[in-house]
Amino acid sequence: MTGENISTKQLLGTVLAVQANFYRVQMDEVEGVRSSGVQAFRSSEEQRKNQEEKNFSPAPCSLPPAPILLCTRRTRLKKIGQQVMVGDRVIVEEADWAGGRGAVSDVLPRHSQLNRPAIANVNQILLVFAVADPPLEPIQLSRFLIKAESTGVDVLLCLNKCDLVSLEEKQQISDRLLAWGYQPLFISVQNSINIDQIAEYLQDKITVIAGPSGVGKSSLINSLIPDINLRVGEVSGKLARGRHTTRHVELFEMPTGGLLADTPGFNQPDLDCSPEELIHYFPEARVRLATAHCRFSDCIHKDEPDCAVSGDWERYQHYLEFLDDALAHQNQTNQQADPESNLKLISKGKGQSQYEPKLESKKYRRISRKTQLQDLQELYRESED
Ligand SMILES: Nc1nc2c(ncn2[C@@H]2O[C@H](COP(=O)(O)OP(=O)(O)OP(=O)(O)O)[C@@H](O)[C@H]2O)c(=O)[nH]1
Ligand SMILES: [Zn+2]
Repeated sequence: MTGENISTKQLLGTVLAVQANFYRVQMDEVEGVRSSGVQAFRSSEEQRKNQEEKNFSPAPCSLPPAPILLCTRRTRLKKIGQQVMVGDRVIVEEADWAGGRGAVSDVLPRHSQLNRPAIANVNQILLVFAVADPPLEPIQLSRFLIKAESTGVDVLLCLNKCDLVSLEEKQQISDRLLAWGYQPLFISVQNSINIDQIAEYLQDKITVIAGPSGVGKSSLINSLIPDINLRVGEVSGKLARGRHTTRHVELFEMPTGGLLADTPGFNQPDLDCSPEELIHYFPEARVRLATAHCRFSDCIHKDEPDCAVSGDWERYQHYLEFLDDALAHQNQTNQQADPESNLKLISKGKGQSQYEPKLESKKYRRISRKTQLQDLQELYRESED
């Protein structure tokens, strides 16, 4: 990463979208006139500190959008192989404010980088689920949470459609999720409940929104950014969105400050983490591991003796299920790395692993439902293209 010498006169901005060989860059404040990008609308350091303390932050208000320049990338960056990503903080030269053009000359170091969607400097993932319609499926929620935790960025959980359940039901859900280590924010896009609070959480941050289909993500984005024009509840709109965004990632500016990216077509996240790291994506297990140790240093917390993790906590069953996925994924990766081998490495726990012969031919392997479903989805997508 380059960009060590940033002079105060240099123009900085945030890449909102990459279109062919152009970069749409939201520019920071210039000479106290123009508003800034990620750190939008901060006039002083004092204000910044105040707003970081969420409890005392002022209610967000609408502000004029920051200027956007359509930029090329300097040849020097191409030569050194410096990629420019959505979310990147960049130095812009030759700003032509009237013509709306400029050139990206450097990229500042990234503090985070997501791969799917490919966005740099993401501060948090806003995970949206519904309390009902579609029903809240604990294992699905768990899977999304694990996927989100595995990115290393902060996770914010919000539960939409709270208009559909009673206070008691909300309390039950809340208690249950607290035991998982999460404090959900209940919202209703339909009844405008707690939408301002979401806007506050998103202020001055780069947030990626994720969640299963039908929970109200488009509705939420529409209410946060009224002019975004997403088509809510339209089948054609959803398909267009789904296909569109696998190739195209974009950050949208919130009128109250902050940038938001959508992740359509992200219904069943793949858990591709290693079996060893999986446990660390469960906050309730992290607490256990902070106070006790397993007997084996490479314990995978399955059926090893003296394991600090295994036991009586609700999501332990989820852990075991995801562990099987992670082990299967690891085997697959190992086999790909050594396709000639007719042995595969099986983890036996207790710090042991063992080679077993691979099955001779595909006919012995039952096609999993998941694979079948994926095949169907592929076919469906192809027929749509
Ligand atoms: N009762 C209730 N319904 C809501 C609420 N928010 C959204 N809906 C409805 O839920 C349905 C799905 O909303 P969408 O915004 O399309 O959901 P989505 O998460 O974007 O779905 P995908 O596009 O499939 O990813 C729509 O019919 C919305 O009108 C809410 O707060 N309460
Ligand atoms: Zn253990």
